[in-house]
Amino acid sequence: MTLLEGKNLTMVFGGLAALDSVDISINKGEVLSLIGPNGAGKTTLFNLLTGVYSPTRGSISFKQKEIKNLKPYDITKMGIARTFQNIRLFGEMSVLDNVIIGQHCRTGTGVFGAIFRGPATRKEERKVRDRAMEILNFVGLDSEAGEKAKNLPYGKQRRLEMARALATDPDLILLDEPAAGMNPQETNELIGLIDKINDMGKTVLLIEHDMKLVMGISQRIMVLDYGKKIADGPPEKVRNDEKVIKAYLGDRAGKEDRAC
Ligand SMILES: Nc1ncnc2c1ncn2[C@@H]1O[C@H](COP(=O)(O)OP(=O)(O)OP(=O)(O)O)[C@@H](O)[C@H]1O
Repeated sequence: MTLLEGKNLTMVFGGLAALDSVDISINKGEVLSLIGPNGAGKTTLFNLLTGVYSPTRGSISFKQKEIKNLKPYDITKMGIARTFQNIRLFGEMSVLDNVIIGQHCRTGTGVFGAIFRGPATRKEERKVRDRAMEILNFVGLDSEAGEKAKNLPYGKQRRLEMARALATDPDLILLDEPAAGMNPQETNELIGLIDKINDMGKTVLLIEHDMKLVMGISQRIMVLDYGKKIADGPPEKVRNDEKVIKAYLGDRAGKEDRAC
């Protein structure tokens, strides 16, 4: 079953098409990786799917509803969560509070209730806190719940970003370079975590440059180059695709700005 479908997606910035007529379809329950050299349009595609930009042309449907003109908050509420290439945590806040904030779009109590804290609010707060602890436990950060987010080592900060995304209770989770800056052990742990997230029924779309990770966990890989889709299929097929090899070999021929 198709969970998300983007058709003819085009995004033009000042005359340059960062994305050019790209179709993307994501099936419920799959792990799909989006790869391509630097500047290929991967993050732009994430930004379209999460409402950061509205596409210049094209349409995006999620659970059969058009979402291309919705704001990021409303898209999150519909069930799409994301993490960022550059970690965006509230560094001065505790690990637990970072996850609690992630649940904001699912909680019923408004600002008024939060100030006057009646019994209903207190009950809701307990529920939110318990749920946040469950999520921290799931990603393996429960023992760090009271730490300031900025004091966590890098790999754990990335896990916390994933915990915060999970706190919005998404059907689809978008991970932007989750293994960036991780050592091999952290990357292996990350592979285990993404598998676990997928096993609990979440659909995963990730941008990643670490080919070992991509080949190891993806059911399907989509490749962008200069804003166009050049391949889409199972890992074995994509790995041997001539256009893909050429796009990546081009890097080794000296185009350092397009490293993968
Ligand atoms: N807000 C913007 N304004 C102008 N140009 C932009 C903007 N965002 C992206 N671009 C341009 O669009 C193209 C695609 O960028 P994008 O960040 O989507 O690529 P990417 O595949 O995610 O690259 P990387 O792997 O380096 O993150 C690039 O040429 C980039 O300079």
